[in-house]
Amino acid sequence: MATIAAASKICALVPVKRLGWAKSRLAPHLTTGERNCLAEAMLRDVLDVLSKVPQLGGIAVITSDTAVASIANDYNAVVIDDLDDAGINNAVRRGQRALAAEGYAGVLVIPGDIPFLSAQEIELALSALADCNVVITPANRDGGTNLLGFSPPHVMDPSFGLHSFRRHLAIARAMGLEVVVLPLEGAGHDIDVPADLWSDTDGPAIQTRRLLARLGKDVPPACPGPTQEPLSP
Ligand SMILES: Nc1nc2c(ncn2[C@@H]2O[C@H](COP(=O)(O)OP(=O)(O)OP(=O)(O)O)[C@@H](O)[C@H]2O)c(=O)[nH]1
Ligand SMILES: O=C(O)[C@H](O)COP(=O)(O)O
Repeated sequence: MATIAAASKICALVPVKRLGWAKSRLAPHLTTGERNCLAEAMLRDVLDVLSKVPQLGGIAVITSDTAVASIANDYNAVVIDDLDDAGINNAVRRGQRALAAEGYAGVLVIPGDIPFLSAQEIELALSALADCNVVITPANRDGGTNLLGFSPPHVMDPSFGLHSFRRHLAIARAMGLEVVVLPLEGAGHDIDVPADLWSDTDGPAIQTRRLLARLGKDVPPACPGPTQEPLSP
């Protein structure tokens, strides 16, 4: 891992699995090459936004993919080696430990597949995290978690996976932590299933929009989205 200047600040932590394995749920709709390009475009959009938030103390990408590491370098992000690729929770725990050791006051976990997030939304999440232990931004549509802030960095273990929003909230409350639920339209839009490709959201997502337009996937068809999950547990 490259050296991170110790700072009493919040560091963004972006977990990214190997591009060749990315977005398997889009396999019925996109070729492996298209999924690879989409994962890269989304990651570039996320890192571009993060690099425009001066309040962030740093940006770290945890990955085992050298191509992802090279993209991270384009945005001056530090790369943490994901030694075993054992899933997002394992990667985030490893990142939390590394960033705690660097002296960061907190960590904001940002998946690489939320290209519609905006700098203003990250600023809101950072402000919220200044006054609590855990910030959770639910996914707009599938009950998942799209931003997860921790202060201090290892105050709680991540529990990403099906219906993770309710679970993260329940774990934090059971631990007696101060939690803020922060719904955000752009950051709440991840791209997991084909319907996510066709639903639009305000937010820059410049590389993602360009790629989807090139692939001819940017026209919203009459397609129902995934089942809506209520926000409260
Ligand atoms: N470093 C690291 N990141 C991961 C791992 N698994 C998932 N991620 C990242 O976590 C974020 C959310 O991942 P998922 O939605 O579970 O996976 P995905 O590749 O985006 O999509 P699916 O293959 O369809 O599940 C993405 O940025 C992934 O690249 C892992 O084992 N290691
Ligand atoms: O907990 C979650 O929301 C997922 O495991 C990680 O994000 P996804 O919605 O991109 O799969």
